[in-house]
Amino acid sequence: MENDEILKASLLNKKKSYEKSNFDVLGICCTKEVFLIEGILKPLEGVQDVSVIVPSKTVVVVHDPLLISASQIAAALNQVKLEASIRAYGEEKILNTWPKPYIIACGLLLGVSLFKNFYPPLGWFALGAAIIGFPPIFLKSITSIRRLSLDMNILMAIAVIGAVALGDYSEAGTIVFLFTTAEWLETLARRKAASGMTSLMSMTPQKAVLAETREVVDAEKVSIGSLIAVLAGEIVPIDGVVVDGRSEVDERTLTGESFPVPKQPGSQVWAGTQNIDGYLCVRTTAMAENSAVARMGRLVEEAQSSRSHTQRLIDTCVKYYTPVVVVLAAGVAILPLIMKMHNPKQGFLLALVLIVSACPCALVLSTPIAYFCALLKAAQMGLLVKGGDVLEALSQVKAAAFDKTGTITRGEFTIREFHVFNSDISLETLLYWVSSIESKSSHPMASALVEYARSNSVEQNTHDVKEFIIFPGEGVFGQIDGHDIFIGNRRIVVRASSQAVPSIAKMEGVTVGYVVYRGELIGAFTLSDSCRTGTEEAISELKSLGIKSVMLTGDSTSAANFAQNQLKNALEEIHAELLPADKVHVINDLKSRVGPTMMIGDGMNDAPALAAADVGISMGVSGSAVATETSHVTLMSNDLQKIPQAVVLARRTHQTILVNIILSIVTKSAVFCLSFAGYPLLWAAVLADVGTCLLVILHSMMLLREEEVIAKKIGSCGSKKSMNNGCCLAGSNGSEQCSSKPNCCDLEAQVKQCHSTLESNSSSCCGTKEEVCNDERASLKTSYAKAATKTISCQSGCCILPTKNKVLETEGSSSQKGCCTDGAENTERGGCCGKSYMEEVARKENCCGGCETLMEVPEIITE
Ligand SMILES: Nc1ncnc2c1ncn2[C@@H]1O[C@H](COP(=O)(O)OP(=O)(O)OP(=O)(O)O)[C@@H](O)[C@H]1O
Ligand SMILES: [Mg+2]
Ligand SMILES: [Zn+2]
Repeated sequence: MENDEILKASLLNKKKSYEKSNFDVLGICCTKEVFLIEGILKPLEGVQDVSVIVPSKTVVVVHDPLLISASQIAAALNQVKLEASIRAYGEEKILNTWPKPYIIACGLLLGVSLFKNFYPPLGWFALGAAIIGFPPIFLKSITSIRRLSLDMNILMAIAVIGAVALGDYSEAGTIVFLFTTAEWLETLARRKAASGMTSLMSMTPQKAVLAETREVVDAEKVSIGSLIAVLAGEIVPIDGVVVDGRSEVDERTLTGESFPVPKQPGSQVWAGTQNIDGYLCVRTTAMAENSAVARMGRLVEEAQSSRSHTQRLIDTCVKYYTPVVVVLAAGVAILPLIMKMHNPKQGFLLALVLIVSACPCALVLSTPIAYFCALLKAAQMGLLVKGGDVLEALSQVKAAAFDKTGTITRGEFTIREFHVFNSDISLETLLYWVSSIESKSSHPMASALVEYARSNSVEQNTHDVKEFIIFPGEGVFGQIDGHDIFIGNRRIVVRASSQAVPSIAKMEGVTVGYVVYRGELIGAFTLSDSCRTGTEEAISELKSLGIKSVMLTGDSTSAANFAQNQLKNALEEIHAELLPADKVHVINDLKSRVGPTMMIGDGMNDAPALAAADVGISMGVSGSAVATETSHVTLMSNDLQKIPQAVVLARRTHQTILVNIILSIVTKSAVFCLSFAGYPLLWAAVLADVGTCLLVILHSMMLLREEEVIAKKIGSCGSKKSMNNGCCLAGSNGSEQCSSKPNCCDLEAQVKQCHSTLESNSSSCCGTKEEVCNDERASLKTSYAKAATKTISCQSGCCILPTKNKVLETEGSSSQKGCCTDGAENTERGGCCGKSYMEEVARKENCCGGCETLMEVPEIITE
């Protein structure tokens, strides 16, 4: 009904508006059907775009609902027996997991026929089995013949008819049974693989609430810059920036790490993440369809439907290959007849085996299904990977080039000193000039300068800046109140004045900035930045994977060395004072010297290098838009340890594909050899064919559950990751420092710190590691106890997290039950509200209206 209204509304609003509908199409089996479905739907009036996702048996159609409705599209697909049904977007369809009745009947009849040795007439039951299961195969093959394409259904139909013609009924029955059963199993397996995808797509709500009017509207129709309200417990529908309210948000869906991230005005929030405990008013920064999570879903989808290079090759081969096989088989069947050989039946059987073995479905599936699973896995880990080819490149990488500011370091500068050299200019004036000009720059240093001015009670005024120029790798120029000011590094001093750059008695290892006015150096400042936690670990993990890490920075050599010292000299090479173009040179040099190279960066000045590298990785959360656009991979959390994990995943994917291909070729050849050796076993050929398909799918799905392996490969604390983030459950405000994990084990210390100081000062909050590794359990418990005590905002740490937290479950430690007393599992929100609370309350409001109950929690956990 609601849909009708929307339809009417859109009817009134726009003449031509396209809609996207998803269909579950059970009849999809090989990539073959992609052409079939495209052939059916593309010519229909009102259909704008069709994409077919083979692994999940999904078809996505962009169509004009006024010209053709979703049900008409489904009907068109069903005409050719593709078993299509409309899927309400995002809704996971509960599919019947039982085999179709005809499969069961077929199996039963076949079973009975096995007793023909005792009572020969029972042999007819096999024919019955073949007949009962044959119609679906037959109908589908008719459809393909009509479309002049040969596919596996046709091959199977020929095999069945052939077997019946030879009077070999049990063979015919076996083929039908094996084929239909395998198809059913395959559907189950694909469904399983795709369910992760569905949850990725279904995370974002379809509706948004406008903050001003409280009107509920379609998320898709909300324009950029609108104010939307997100209540506690709700999922953020669209990417945006918080303008009002404070809350903690669970970003697990995007970053793969479940811990609440505090949000306040100015913080970025993403669609698909869950607002845990407060009200947020958000100004949208993207259309719903372009939100990060939607893009991520699209990428996984596209990885599926866009055919990679090898795949296209296979597809074109298949076009010629199948007819050739049929002709060849016909030859094999007819030749003995012509030559009047004594056993023409043998030749006929050989021909059938040839036909079945020729089906390339496993081979065709081997690559895309592995990419699909790997990309899905990557998305779950918080890595936005733009396609299967990127994974392939990533698996080959031998060198990693890291940008410094904003990548290795946090990019959150603090001004240490600020000196004015000209006594005619007051500190206030200079700060006013500098901060006004810098307010136009997006460089991390710029915001530090603006902040510093503000802390000295100087407010910048962007409008007074008449001219503004960025000198990449040097700094900026601005004209304010008629004064020409240059701000930047040594290079800018050289550019702007004839004065020699003075050597300032400076603090060691920090960056120095200069201010030049009328060719005169009038000010200088020093700033410092600290390394992200986890960088050192990430680099040593890369090293253990055989990857060489280097630093590329536009900053001074001393600042580069300072960072290198903080990293305990983990980097093998340092290149400093680089202009953007120099970074490209270094990348090209690395490529020729070391091998395939990846570049990790965040800034505008990194974009050319990101594009030049074999794999460009951008820091998604803090990075500039240009960097995100040009990169091949985006890190949704600023967690560099995701990089070695990504490499491991890519390498595993590569292996998986290799094994898939070998598997599909070897089984076929085995059957071939067997039949030429005089054992043309038709059932074995069918089993090899459908069985391999199934194996390829199941094998690829192993990629989805690689978590433990990756964690182990990466170091003893890997699996604890999501836990140490627990540190900030404790409600510090500055978030990121605390949440980034390297100290994977130092839970207790972190929690304590955060509690006592309630301050996000990273270094104090997330100290060093080690000790707690010894007693993980204890620390888990402690952290939950702490989380719970903090929890007056109840559910935040305490409830949502533990239930969904895999780590906890596998660890077998207290998990939600410990945390949330009773019956947690039953409620949607996770444990904490348990049975005793009304469901509405649990869902809508703070799950624990009665937080008091929660206060008992610590006792329970420390049991
Ligand atoms: N807006 C700015 N204000 C002041 N100085 C700037 C500004 N932009 C750039 N600079 C100066 O130019 C130098 C080079 O900048 P660039 O953006 O190329 O590299 P970076 O961000 O410092 O380092 P990295 O390449 O590691 O990210 C900076 O170190 C800084 O000294
Ligand atoms: Mg940078
Ligand atoms: Zn096949």
